[in-house]
Amino acid sequence: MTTEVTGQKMLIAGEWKEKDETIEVRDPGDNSLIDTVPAASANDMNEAIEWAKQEIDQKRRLPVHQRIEILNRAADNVNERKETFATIIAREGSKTINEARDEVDRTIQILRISAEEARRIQGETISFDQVPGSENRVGYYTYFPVGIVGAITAFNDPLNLVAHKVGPALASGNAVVVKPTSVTPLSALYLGEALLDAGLPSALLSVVTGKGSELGDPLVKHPDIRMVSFTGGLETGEQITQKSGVKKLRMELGSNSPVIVLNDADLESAVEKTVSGSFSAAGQNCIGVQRVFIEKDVVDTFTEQFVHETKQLTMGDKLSEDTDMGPMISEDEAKRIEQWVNEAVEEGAEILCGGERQGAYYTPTVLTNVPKHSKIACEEAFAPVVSLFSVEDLEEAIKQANDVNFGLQAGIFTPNIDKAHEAIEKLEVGGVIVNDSSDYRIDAMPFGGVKGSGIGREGVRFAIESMTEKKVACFNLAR
Ligand SMILES: NC(=O)C1=CN([C@@H]2O[C@H](COP(=O)(O)OP(=O)(O)OC[C@H]3O[C@@H](n4cnc5c(N)ncnc54)[C@H](O)[C@@H]3O)[C@@H](O)[C@H]2O)C=CC1
Ligand SMILES: O=C(O)[C@H](O)CS(=O)(=O)O
Repeated sequence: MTTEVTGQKMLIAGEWKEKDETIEVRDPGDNSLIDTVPAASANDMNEAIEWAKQEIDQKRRLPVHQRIEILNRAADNVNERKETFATIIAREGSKTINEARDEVDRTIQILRISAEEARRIQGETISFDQVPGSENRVGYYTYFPVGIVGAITAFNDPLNLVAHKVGPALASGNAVVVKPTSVTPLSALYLGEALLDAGLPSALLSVVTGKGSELGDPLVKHPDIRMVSFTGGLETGEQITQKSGVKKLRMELGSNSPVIVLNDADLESAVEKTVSGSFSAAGQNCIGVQRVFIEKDVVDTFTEQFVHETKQLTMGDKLSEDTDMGPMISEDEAKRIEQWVNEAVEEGAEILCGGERQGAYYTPTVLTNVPKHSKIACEEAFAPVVSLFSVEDLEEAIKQANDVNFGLQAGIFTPNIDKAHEAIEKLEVGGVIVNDSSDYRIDAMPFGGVKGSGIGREGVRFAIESMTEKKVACFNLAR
């Protein structure tokens, strides 16, 4: 049996609810209306939190075997509805159908990894007798869930970003209230349906749809939300930190990811992987390649091959299997990046290919001679635009790579293990990928950044760590 979700409804307090006021969900490719979702109010958000609170207060946590069963069944449900999920992702967001299918596969994995990690949430014994006077004490620590996790997600992976919060939250015994972005809310609602159909008690998950701060504020400020797990831009992340008060915060924020190509790199592989990392999801990917630093002896060959490969990419209908790149998330976003590129050109940059906009579509764009201070070099572009820089050596590449207020992931191409190690040590990022671009991730690895890229780590096991607290039990033995 399936519960019903056809848009127009959100999941609150165990019910699919409608509202008179709605938000339109449009396909950014042709602006066609896909569906509407309720524009929830602060009262709706409070209702969702209070409903979860009643359950949490009962202290009847789901036994681990039930969490495992539910998460695995939810993974089965997503798998059975794979094509529906992929089509929703492709239509409401920027991804092509092929990219959307990959995202669904990853969500299935995240749910299954969450089920596995649920059985591994273990404490350990403590040697109290290491302190004089505590010889007659024994004890241990265990992990307990924080209570209710508030999850706020961005548009670029409308399903996966939600799964990365909901899977670990449920695996560790929490309730979770999700506020997906109002731009791509449908994937999150369908995931809610897959979880309820898997037997999840309704108090443990609400998916509340509405506008940014209008709905974000009542969520992050609520005293019963014990942790805010946020994925989105740096500016929004900063606002949330200021408003949320004393509670746990996890922040997956933006980036401006660098890739370094050394003289001894396998250039064919470096070009292929870096082009893919620059333009997947139309460049709207927090670990997407934005800057490439190339050692000067190979810069001409690399540039020529890179531009050649970029020109092979087909842009167009997201639902066609032959399309490599879809539109940006909105025409406004495409206009923003057009302006940033024009600004860079006025400052001396040169467009090697691309640089054209039609509606929300912006052609895959490669820049060179970009001044280091220009916006496109320093800030997060979040667009299909990549800048190539010639560098003297690894030292200069690392210095320039670090010279931004972001640090999520970086890539380096070289067969030289010493140079790779030097990059791993000196790059200010949460992950260094050797012989691949910055755009590599599996869902079981720790994922997150430094500086303006965030606080803490996701990746199922690491998200679980952040969504739990340790509790000590200490017995004073009468002997
Ligand atoms: N580090 C990571 O893992 C990832 C980071 N991102 C980042 O997300 C950004 C793009 O996504 P957008 O959806 O445009 O980001 P955004 O920051 O505009 O919105 C993200 C979410 O925050 C909500 N929101 C907006 N204002 C709020 C407020 N005042 N209080 C609470 N919630 C609020 C939005 O409705 C949405 O759900 C990029 O900067 C990208 O790098 C995206 C995916 C992964
Ligand atoms: O963080 C992002 O923008 C993406 O989530 C990276 S990935 O998880 O799709 O690789």
